[in-house]
Amino acid sequence: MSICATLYVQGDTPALQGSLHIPGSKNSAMPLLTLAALQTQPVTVKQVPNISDITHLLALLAYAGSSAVNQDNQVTFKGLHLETGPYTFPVALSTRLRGAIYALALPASRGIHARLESIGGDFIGSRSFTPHLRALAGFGLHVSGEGNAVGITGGHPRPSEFSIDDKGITATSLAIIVAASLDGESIIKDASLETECDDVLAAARHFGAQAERDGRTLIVKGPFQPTDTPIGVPSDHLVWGTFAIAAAMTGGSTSCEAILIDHRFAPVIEALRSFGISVVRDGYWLKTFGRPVRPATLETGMYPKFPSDLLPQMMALAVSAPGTSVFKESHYGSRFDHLPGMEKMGARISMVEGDVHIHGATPVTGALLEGAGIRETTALALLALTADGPSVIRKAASVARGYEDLAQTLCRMGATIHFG
Ligand SMILES: CC(=O)N[C@H]1[C@@H](OP(=O)(O)OP(=O)(O)OC[C@H]2O[C@@H](n3ccc(=O)[nH]c3=O)[C@H](O)[C@@H]2O)O[C@H](CO)[C@@H](O)[C@@H]1O
Ligand SMILES: C=C(OP(=O)(O)O)C(=O)O
Repeated sequence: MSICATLYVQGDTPALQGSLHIPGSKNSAMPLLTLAALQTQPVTVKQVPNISDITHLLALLAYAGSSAVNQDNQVTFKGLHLETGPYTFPVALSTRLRGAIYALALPASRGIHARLESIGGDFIGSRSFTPHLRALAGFGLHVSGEGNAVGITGGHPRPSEFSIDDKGITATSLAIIVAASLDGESIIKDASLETECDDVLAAARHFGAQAERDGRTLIVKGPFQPTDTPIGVPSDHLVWGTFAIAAAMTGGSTSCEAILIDHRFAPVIEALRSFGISVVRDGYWLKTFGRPVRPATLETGMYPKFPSDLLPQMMALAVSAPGTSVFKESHYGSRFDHLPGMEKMGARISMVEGDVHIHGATPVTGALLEGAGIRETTALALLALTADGPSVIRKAASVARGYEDLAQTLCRMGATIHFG
């Protein structure tokens, strides 16, 4: 996959309209692929998004002994063949994605020494690896962690009971995956409530383990049982939300198959409605239409709170909403790299006790901008669509980590935007 770094956005976009294809969720696909990679028999994962994080994770999993064929949104693993190690994963891969941490599940399941240097992902505040170390040490593995490096230095994995104290996705998912690979019952306390972790529990059951949630306590009993039934990745509520926001900012509409919409979409739907945007079920379709007609207040946090990964895009929406919208970024404390670019376009933003206040119904003009993380860059692109005149967003390659076809989909909906 070639990654072009500059995004060219023509402003003055007409009302965007489209029937949306919703790909599988990036943050669910990665732990599901890891569970599949641990199986000793061939297994297939369907609805895998065609994004760079998946390409890089598959390369890391192959490095640890689980190679796969990735074609047409379908990944078929050939069956795990772990060597005795130790594994030092290539930095050129690990530095590309936060999800690199999942590759450690393969050596961890057998107590093989392994090390990941420079784990990448978006640079957002102080993203800790402490819960990830607990996800490994909790099972009796000896671990080391400095900065963005995590290593397994010894020990033998065994079922266990421990507190992971996690509010993200990757540490809790890693713990579920390791627990499901072991013969016996593990109890993981203070686990994350993010919906992606429930997808991992469901996938662990698919692969023959027992895996249940009782609030923030997870009970997982391995080992796996062989199955050749394919497993699918649930639809990405963040991708759907992004296109619904783009349509609303231009007074347009979207539709998608309602069957794809499950509980994880609920906080996003609620947020769109709080701006006065219509989200309605019409037979087999879920439709969105209308411009934002009032300001809203949103706070991020673990499900069922609003997902941090859609807050920057919602901030772009607020620029076109009348009144002052208030955003509290409680998960990361701050995730505001897109705000200088939004201000450069003319958005009126003030910080009040750590909250972002966006004073909306403000006309914006095209500008030369710099991207940052996946969602921050996307937020700038959305705002640029509504600007008077064209914008150029440099350093926009991160978009390809999380969106299969952001520019192509927006073009199909009526925008003029392309990578170059
Ligand atoms: C690959 C993947 O799945 N990435 C998602 C995952 O990241 P991931 O699971 O890696 O979680 P984070 O990086 O957000 O947090 C990791 C841990 O550090 C803690 N923490 C985080 C930030 C901070 O400023 N201080 C702090 O202590 C968190 O509570 C968590 O326990 O979950 C996040 C929250 O849903 C999402 O935004 C990311 O898109
Ligand atoms: C922050 C994100 O991803 P990552 O954790 O992989 O950097 C994201 O998907 O918005």
